[in-house]
Amino acid sequence: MLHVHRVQKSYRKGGMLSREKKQVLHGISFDWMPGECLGVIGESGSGKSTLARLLLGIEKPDGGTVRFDGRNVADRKARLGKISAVFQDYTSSMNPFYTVEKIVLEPLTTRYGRHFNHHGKIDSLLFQVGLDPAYRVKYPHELSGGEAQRVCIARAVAAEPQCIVLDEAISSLDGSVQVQVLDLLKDLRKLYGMGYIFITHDIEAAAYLCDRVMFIREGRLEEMIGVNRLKEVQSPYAQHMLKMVIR
Ligand SMILES: Nc1ncnc2c1ncn2[C@@H]1O[C@H](COP(=O)(O)OP(=O)(O)OP(=O)(O)O)[C@@H](O)[C@H]1O
Repeated sequence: MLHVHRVQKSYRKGGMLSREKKQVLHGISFDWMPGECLGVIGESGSGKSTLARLLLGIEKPDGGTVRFDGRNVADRKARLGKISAVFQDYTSSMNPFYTVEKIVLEPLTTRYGRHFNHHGKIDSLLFQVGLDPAYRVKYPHELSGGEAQRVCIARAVAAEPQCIVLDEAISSLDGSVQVQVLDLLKDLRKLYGMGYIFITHDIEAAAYLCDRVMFIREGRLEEMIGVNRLKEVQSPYAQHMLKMVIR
């Protein structure tokens, strides 16, 4: 279980030398249950990516804690093999000098060591994300956006983590490719039994994929609700976001 307790985060407003700070997250608390797909919805600047970085242990909160199975995610060992990520910017999240094979292999060697016998594993991962084995030898610049994001998903799935944090992972893709990737995520969830934290400004995509969604506004948790009860949201902010998609 991922337990997020009253996390706070602020950044300096005008660069490193500025004393003025802007509080981006104001004491957010929630639990993510194993196998669950939890959507995090908010408008641009609401603090979604900041929250993602705290969940992944990339940054530390100023206050509060993020624990995975009782251990602080700031400890690398607490995260290893348990939580991974797919980001919006698939091009910069892959090493341009690595082949697809090396990119997908990386989390496996990190987890199991260099002598891990990966024979067949890469092909099966590529197959699961809908890519031909011939893609093993390609470099990131030789891939389309949809293919590149599939490689990032294969990499995130490789070590079979309990939870994948997807931060605007489909936002840069074309509409039809977005649906393909959402369907792929659904299939992989069934196959591996893993769960997701799906961070997005796209309420429709969240409703398609998730079991529960939480609305974040200006760094505060406004509301949390099951997707099947989405139309019953109470907070004016969530109602407003919902109205924008239901016409
Ligand atoms: N490293 C940083 N230094 C200074 N300010 C930051 C930093 N990271 C984020 N911020 C600020 O924190 C606020 C929230 O940013 P964040 O990227 O978390 O929002 P978001 O909801 O993910 O937005 P978007 O959907 O546009 O990506 C913004 O005002 C942003 O400028």
